[in-house]
Amino acid sequence: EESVTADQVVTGIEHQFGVTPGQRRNHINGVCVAGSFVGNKAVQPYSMSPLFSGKVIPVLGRFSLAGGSLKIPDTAKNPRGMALEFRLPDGQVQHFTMLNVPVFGAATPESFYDGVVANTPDPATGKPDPEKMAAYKASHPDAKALGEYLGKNNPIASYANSDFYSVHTFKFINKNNKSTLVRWRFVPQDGVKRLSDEELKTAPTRFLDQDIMNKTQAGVVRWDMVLVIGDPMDEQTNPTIYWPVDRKEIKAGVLALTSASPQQGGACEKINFDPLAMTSGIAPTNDPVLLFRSPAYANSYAKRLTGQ
Ligand code: HEM
Repeated sequence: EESVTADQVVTGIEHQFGVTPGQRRNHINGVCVAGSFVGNKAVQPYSMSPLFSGKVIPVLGRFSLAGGSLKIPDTAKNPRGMALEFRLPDGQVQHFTMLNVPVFGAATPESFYDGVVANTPDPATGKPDPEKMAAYKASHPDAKALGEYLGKNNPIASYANSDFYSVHTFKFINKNNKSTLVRWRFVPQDGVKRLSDEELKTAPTRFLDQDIMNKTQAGVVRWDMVLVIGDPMDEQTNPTIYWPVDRKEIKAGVLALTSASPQQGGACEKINFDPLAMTSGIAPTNDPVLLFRSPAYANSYAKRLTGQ
């Protein structure tokens, strides 16, 4: 495994999906949302982040569909994203840029790049080469856990009925400088609902964006943030590995979304939801995928802001 650069990986994604000038190279389909978050003070023994002050914090967000082509349908068996920008006092921002799967499909940026290359259409056929895909699968066991999860869990019926996961492990740091390994998930108060195999066949190409616009117009759509407290020996740097199921969990807050609007010209369009935008009290681990995301998003952001 040769090491890869952000530019190489984003260029690889462009080869896989093509380029839509001015738009995101990945998670291109999406919708802007807004609302607020109230963190639970019970988290303060773990984190001094102003997120858990108990006060109402304005949130700007974006739901999205993984992949870099506008043609990918809402029924695609791939992850959905929820990106949140918490607008904290003093102009600070905290980002959570999550997926609706508990594990990722690559343990390193190199492995992610291998997946991009293997899934890039062959110019001769317009489709990825089945032999290359099989060879990638056989040589990348780190892709297995996500593949199994997506195989067992059909796409969601609505963004309002999806759970979303940190995927990576993060560090929460309290005011005594004590560090705790954590993961988290957002659980929809209206429950997780997936399309049945039958519904998958009949669902329209696009329904997710209009659905969340309708739901937020009709009422407030809420998620509970559930914080998972890790043991010091739990997996830190590999986002493809599940934690044991019996870890302590705390209700960390409630996200309430009150509006949604198309991304074109919307408040989320020109945001770079860099997952490393953090405030005191929350810090990254040395997960190489998490650390790589920051330069990769900056690369895509710079291109799309300049109309490329
Ligand atoms: C090596 C691994 C990864 C690479 C190279 C990568 C690359 C990208 C790129 C280039 C974008 C578009 C950024 C922009 O133009 O603003 C993007 C968006 C996104 N990625 Fe990743 N990504 C990776 C892993 C992940 C992981 C692990 C997660 C979640 C745990 C994730 C969640 C998202 C989400 C939710 C968005 C959409 C953000 C928005 O709404 O603006 N990605 N990714």
